Amino acid sequence: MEERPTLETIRRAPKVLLHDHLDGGVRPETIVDLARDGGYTDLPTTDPGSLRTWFAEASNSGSLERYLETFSHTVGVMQSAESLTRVAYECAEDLAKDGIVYAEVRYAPELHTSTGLSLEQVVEAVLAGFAAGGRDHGIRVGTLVTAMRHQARSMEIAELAVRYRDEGVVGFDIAGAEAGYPPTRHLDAFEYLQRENAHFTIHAGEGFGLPSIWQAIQWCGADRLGHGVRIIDDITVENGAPELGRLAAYVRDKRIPLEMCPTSNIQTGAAKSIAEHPIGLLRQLSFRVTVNTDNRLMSGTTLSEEFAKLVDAFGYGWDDLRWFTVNAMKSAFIGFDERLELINRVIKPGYEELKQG
Ligand SMILES: O=c1[nH]cnc2c1ncn2[C@H]1C[C@H](O)[C@@H](CO)O1
Ligand SMILES: [Zn+2]
Repeated sequence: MEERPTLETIRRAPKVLLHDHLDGGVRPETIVDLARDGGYTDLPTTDPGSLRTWFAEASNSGSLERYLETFSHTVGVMQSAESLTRVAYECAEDLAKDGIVYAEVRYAPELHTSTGLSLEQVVEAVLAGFAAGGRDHGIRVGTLVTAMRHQARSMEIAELAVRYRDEGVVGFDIAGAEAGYPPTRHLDAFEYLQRENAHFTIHAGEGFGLPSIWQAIQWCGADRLGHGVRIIDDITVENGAPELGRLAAYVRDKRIPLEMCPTSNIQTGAAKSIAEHPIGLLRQLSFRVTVNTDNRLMSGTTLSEEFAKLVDAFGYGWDDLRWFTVNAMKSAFIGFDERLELINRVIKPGYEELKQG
């Protein structure tokens, strides 16, 4: 009889992470160090343990807008090339230690220029950290450059994504408060990326509902959806029989990947609890669901912990965890050959071994 996955065995499973923010996963010890070195004096506490607790508690507001306020402290200490390289290096190390074999980590270059770095310097500093961290710790990390949806710099950021596409930037994203900032505000950037054959995902269906998902896909041409949880609003279940509306059916038929982040969704109010998270139904209906962390610091989590919570809530076994992982690898923004190689050479044998016990 197959053993139920535990946190300890899940940590050993080869995993793939598509939705993780660089400024949402900084080690508290590093924040304290960088604040001291860079003269940042606004931290709520300089004790790393208390700071960890502070982030998790301050992020539990039930509102995306308030959740996002805590980022001022991580972004505040990531304003030099050295700090960006260090944070990226440590991110690669932390993800590798959690058993992640491939990750796409995103951040908004425009938030890291307040002491004079150019957008290019920001990108290069982050790429240097991931290159070194990836080499030292045996993980492949691609980056996504994010534009803030309430700002007007998406075209510049999209151009960065194209300019650095052969250096490790694998795609583009927009993030920030969703209500009031529809994806079509940035249509020119998305159209440019499509003409350049570049990849992008859009945070949609988290702080706002179906219109945001619809625009992201049908107007902007998103390859993936960041969260996309509210696609559930287009699914009705009557007498146990689920019925998909046209948008939900399109998302499923087209195999559009959903980058789901269970703990983060509870903190921002996009889902009530893990047990009631739409991921359960979406998995049953075979949407292309992937499991992600969003912000490891704010959510006090790791990818292994997200999986372990789902195992507890939905009784998932190794085949389910492998399915989520293969979905994520198939949906990554790197080339088909590389994805296939990781699936066949690393992921499938890794889960087979764990299944045997
Ligand atoms: O879950 C999120 N939704 C929308 N925006 C987010 C989320 N997590 C982080 N962000 C924002 C805050 C960060 O400063 C920015 C770039 O990583 O992206
Ligand atoms: Zn996010």
